[in-house]
Amino acid sequence: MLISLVGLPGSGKTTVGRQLSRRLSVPFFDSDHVIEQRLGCSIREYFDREGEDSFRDLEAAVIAELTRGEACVLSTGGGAVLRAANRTCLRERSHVVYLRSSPEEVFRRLRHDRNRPLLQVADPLQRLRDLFAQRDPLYRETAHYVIETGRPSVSSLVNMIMMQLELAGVVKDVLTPRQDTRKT
Ligand SMILES: Nc1ncnc2c1ncn2[C@@H]1O[C@H](COP(=O)(O)OP(=O)(O)OP(=O)(O)O)[C@@H](O)[C@H]1O
Ligand SMILES: O=C(O)C1=C[C@@H](O)[C@@H](O)[C@H](O)C1
Ligand SMILES: [Mg+2]
Repeated sequence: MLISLVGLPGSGKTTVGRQLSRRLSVPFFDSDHVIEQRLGCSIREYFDREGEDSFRDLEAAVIAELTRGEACVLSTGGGAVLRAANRTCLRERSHVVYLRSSPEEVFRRLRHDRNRPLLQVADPLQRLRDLFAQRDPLYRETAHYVIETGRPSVSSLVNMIMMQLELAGVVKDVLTPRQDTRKT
């Protein structure tokens, strides 16, 4: 069982993905982190030095590799869906969850962040609105499930994803023994 998470930068893919992997007892991978480990530098530095195209090549190779492997939760970079090959690969080889956040919500979370290269611009909120307009259709096209991230906490989002996966028959017995009083 391979679960991947897609969504805007700051939608919670890494945070939610890590907790989800614990709930499912499977390894967690974040394509951004795998790329940074291989490069030995931050994505931001690499972007500045080599440009976005070169980064996207690396990202596509890492996604192809990770989706060929064992069961895991895979959090993807916010721009992974830009390439058709990544969209196909993710959709065919994994159960894809779109963490759908509004640009305003992401802006509130990330306004002090300096590590997301695409947001280091004069008007990051406008940039997020542009990214959303361009990418929301691509995230939807890639995803099997759409989870709105508006109000819920990270653990509520994990519960919502687990319920969706159970409804779809991907996982069984989502309720923990303590919660599932029917069995006691
Ligand atoms: N549901 C949530 N409620 C409150 N804060 C959240 C929620 N989800 C994520 N966050 C916070 O928002 C910030 C961004 O989250 P995270 O790094 O997981 O996003 P991401 O989707 O992995 O971003 P990127 O695509 O840039 O890697 C973190 O500080 C995280 O703690
Ligand atoms: O939204 C994007 O295009 C990106 C998001 C990050 O996760 C990184 O993958 C990188 O900074 C590019
Ligand atoms: Mg992340």
